[in-house]
Amino acid sequence: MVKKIIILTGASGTGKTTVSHYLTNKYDIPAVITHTTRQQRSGEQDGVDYYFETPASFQLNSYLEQVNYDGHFYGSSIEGIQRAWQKADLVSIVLDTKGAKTYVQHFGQQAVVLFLTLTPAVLQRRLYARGDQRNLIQQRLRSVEFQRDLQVPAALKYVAQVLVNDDWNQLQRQLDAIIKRLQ
Ligand SMILES: Nc1ncnc2c1ncn2[C@@H]1O[C@H](COP(=O)(O)OP(=O)(O)OP(=O)(O)O)[C@@H](O)[C@H]1O
Ligand SMILES: Nc1nc2c(ncn2[C@@H]2O[C@H](COP(=O)(O)O)[C@@H](O)[C@H]2O)c(=O)[nH]1
Repeated sequence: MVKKIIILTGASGTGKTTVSHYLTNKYDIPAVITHTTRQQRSGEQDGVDYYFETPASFQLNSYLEQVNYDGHFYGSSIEGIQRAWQKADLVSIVLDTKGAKTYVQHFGQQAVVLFLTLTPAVLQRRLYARGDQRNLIQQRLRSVEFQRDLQVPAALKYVAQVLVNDDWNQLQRQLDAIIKRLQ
């Protein structure tokens, strides 16, 4: 089978990580672990959810792409993708839309882009319910990156499948159909 990578993209809080966990738990689709300098959230584990880095240690890795999102660095390495592809031909990664564009340029047809979206008021409620610090949520909601990622970028318009995550059961059915086509 040709190796493929599912790119889960969209604004913060739209459910990218939730979908990534679902794909791993139900379909054994490994997630590529990326690097970040942001503060660890409660419940997150180093080496599982992210490789948590200091600004100095972040610079020591070599990245396929890296971005600054809401004042913190995030990056994904080729080694990380290769590690996931050693486990399975179909893997997933969670990226902002800037990273998603880079992946489409780099991987072409191997990249399957899923853009997640939902009703804005519900999105805000979910971010607060996730338990992050209120000041950090407010800062994130105001960030240019968050605002940018609410819409599908022009470069991904004809590439990305748009999935609405207002209702988990409905989204799950759509994901199941997508995975059936890919496997
Ligand atoms: N369909 C759903 N119904 C109810 N809650 C949901 C649904 N999908 C996700 N959530 C919840 O919404 C919150 C945000 O989801 P998640 O962390 O997966 O988003 P994300 O896009 O990965 O965010 P970020 O980019 O900030 O990491 C989580 O608390 C998650 O449990
Ligand atoms: N371009 C990249 N984007 C990434 C990477 N790892 C995560 N992300 C995206 O950053 C924001 C913020 O994430 P959060 O965990 O702090 O909420 C979100 O959109 C992620 O999808 C990466 O390596 N490259």
